[in-house]
Amino acid sequence: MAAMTIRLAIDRKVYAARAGAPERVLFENLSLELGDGEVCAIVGPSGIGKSSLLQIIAGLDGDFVGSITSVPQPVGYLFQTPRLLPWRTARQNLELVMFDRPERAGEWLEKVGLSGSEDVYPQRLSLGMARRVALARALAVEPKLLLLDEPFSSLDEETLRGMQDLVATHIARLRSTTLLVTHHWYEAAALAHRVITLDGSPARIVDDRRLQQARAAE
Ligand SMILES: Nc1ncnc2c1ncn2[C@@H]1O[C@H](COP(=O)(O)OP(=O)(O)OP(=O)(O)O)[C@@H](O)[C@H]1O
Repeated sequence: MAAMTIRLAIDRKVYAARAGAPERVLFENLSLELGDGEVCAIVGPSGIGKSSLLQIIAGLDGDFVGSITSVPQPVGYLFQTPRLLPWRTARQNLELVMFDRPERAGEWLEKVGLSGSEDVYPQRLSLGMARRVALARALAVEPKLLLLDEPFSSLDEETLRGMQDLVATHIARLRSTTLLVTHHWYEAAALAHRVITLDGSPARIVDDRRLQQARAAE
């Protein structure tokens, strides 16, 4: 696929009032341009709209006033919660996205340190293990656009470093355009070329800076 810049312009994004929560104007006049292969971290306070922004970019939420150019395919999306299918084992959850090479599902589980747990169902996995299956699923599609929503939470220090290395290697190899939501600057600094900060109500981009040395660029 030819190089693709993603251009997003949100004039207005509103969540309607529901179940006692009042209407919320989430974004107003927010625009973002992401270069092909750019690795961009999104930081900002809890509840500001980081996950919502990923959903809009993924095309899962088209309910806003504004425009977005088509995004590179395939998209790998690691949601904040693992979202594994409970009636499928770890391996079968991966096989679902690897329909043309299901035999590689085991290799992916090995990469995320889960060999031996291939036949385990999600309810028997710890949250950290389930998140690693979900990370493998996002990377295994060889995404051109990779969306990672707090990918390293619920992991111990050593596993976290292993997963960061895996993501960095993968991004460098595939040159995936990547958006990484994180609460930690050290995570942003480890992987991203650029960090944008969301703040305010409605939220806007209050800081947009390029980083000098990102591992993904090595
Ligand atoms: N589908 C929805 N309908 C209505 N309100 C929603 C919906 N999804 C999210 N919100 C609200 O929009 C706001 C932004 O939520 P979002 O999950 O995007 O924030 P976030 O920055 O990712 O938060 P966190 O860092 O805590 O994960 C929150 O106030 C949330 O309650």
